[in-house]
Amino acid sequence: RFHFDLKFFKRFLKILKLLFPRLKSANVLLFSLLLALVLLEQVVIYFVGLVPSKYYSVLGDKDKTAFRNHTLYALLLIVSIAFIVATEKYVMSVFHVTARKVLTLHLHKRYFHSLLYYHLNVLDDQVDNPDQRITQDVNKMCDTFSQIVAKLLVSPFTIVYYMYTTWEKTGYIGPLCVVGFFAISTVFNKFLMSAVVHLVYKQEKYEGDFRYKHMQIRSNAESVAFYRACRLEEWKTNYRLRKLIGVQQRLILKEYALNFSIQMADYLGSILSYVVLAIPIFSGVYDDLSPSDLSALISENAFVTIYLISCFTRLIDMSIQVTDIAGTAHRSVINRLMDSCLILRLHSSSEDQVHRAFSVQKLTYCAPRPDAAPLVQDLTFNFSVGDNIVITGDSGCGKSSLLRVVDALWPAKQGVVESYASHGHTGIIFLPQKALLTDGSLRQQITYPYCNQNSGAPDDVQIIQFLKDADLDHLIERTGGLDVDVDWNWHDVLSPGEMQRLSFVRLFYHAPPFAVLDESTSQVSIKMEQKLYDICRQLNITVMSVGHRDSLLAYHDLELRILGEGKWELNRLRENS
Ligand SMILES: Nc1ncnc2c1ncn2[C@@H]1O[C@H](COP(=O)(O)OP(=O)(O)OP(=O)(O)O)[C@@H](O)[C@H]1O
Repeated sequence: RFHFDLKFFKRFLKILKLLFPRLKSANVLLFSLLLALVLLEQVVIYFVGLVPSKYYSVLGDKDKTAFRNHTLYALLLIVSIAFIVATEKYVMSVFHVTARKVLTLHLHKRYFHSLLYYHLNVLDDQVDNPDQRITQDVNKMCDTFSQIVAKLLVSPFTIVYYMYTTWEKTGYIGPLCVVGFFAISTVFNKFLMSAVVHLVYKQEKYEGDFRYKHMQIRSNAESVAFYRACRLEEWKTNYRLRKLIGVQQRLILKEYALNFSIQMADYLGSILSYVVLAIPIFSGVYDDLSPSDLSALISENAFVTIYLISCFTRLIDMSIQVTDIAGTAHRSVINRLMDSCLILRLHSSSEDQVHRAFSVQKLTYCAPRPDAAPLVQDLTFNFSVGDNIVITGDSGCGKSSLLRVVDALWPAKQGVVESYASHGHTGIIFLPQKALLTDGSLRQQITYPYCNQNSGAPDDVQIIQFLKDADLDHLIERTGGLDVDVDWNWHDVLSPGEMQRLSFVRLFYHAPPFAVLDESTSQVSIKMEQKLYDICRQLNITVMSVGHRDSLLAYHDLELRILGEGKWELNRLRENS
């Protein structure tokens, strides 16, 4: 549900500005060509519409030569209209694809260049299926836009012209009847349509939920198999399917009534032209015409009136489609992507850049729920070079949440986080709790999240050494080489411990001054854990770790213990290394 408010128009203008950035841009030229084709189509349609009426008169007069000439003329018109419509459709498709590219690239920029993807997917429960909005809705919107906008611009002129022509042939009664008929059928259809529109929206949401459930099974196939949870998963998947089918069935029923009304309007419209012409014929206005001229007039009038009605009907159809576009553009995801100018920004400053990653002062934070109690209150500490910190505490006490707050993924309730280190090899790198692997070659796993090697990055000999240190050199053989683009889902073919070790190889490769490790060694042996932390020290990486194992204390200088109910304590384990 939305309103055509000022904000909507501003947003729509923004979309237009993206699509038509300059007067001489390719899209403006394309659109002008489309407009010209639609205009031409209207002109040719007028002449095509008059072809049957001329046949009535030619055949009525049994005029052979006129018949032959008229047939040639009709063929020429048919070739022209076929050519114009095909070209128009082609230009529309090109415009659709170009518009989709421009808009989606713009949305991607918002989505990926800020932390909006995180917000929309993790924190914002108002937003349903952001992926579907970006991948499908934009496409639908551009498709509709390309199909109707030029026609919509031309339609007022067409309507005025055909109103005038109808008035010429039937007097005021013709246009009046058409407008009256149109008004009644529109009000009636609109009433039936409002229920349909609501259900269409619901159907799309359930469609997305159903697809997401299947995606969940696909991504967690192994875990589901170990649990032998097939029956429950089948039930859950069927539950979503039933919800979707339920809405589809209700939609079909509502569409039944709507279709009945639309068909009635269409067929009534087709006899309306004769009813309208009957009035001047019976009142003797056309008494001086021969029978063949009269049938030609009836045919001509039928075309003009029916076309006028269809112009109105199309206008209504198009206005519904415009509502659709507006609805899509207004949907929370698209709208947030269009409006957002990054809510989160790190406090970065160049001073102290290498010496300190961040400084936390009187920080209070809680989980992002309206009713959530503070996890930690008034926390103050610095993460500086040489001060390796381990964060401990019971499960769910807020350890990972602290990392989210200091990395600005979650807002703080009170206090300040001053961040001095940028993300990357010159600043800080986070190894999240769930090891993240990407698609592509082994090298791409290691250099992630950068595609290109920076100057001074380790060479292949060093990379292989890091892999050996992490007992992962067998991967080179398995993949066929560092650069072989294997078509693997890396999460499915490596063990959790291997994924964690590969994440450390990535960390060694980038060797940033600071690293935050969220339970990054929970799946590897104590011996391997020691080896990995030793290499971090050799590479001068100051770490902040989250973990449950006591063995971790040995590699850190400070322990930040989160005690629950907002309390915490910071203990020095040993003097600064
Ligand atoms: N996206 C979220 N929305 C709302 N609440 C969340 C969200 N993520 C985590 N929480 C809640 O915040 C609290 C702290 O979670 P956090 O992940 O920080 O725990 P943790 O101390 O790291 O636990 P563990 O040792 O089990 O990893 C938990 O109660 C958790 O349920």
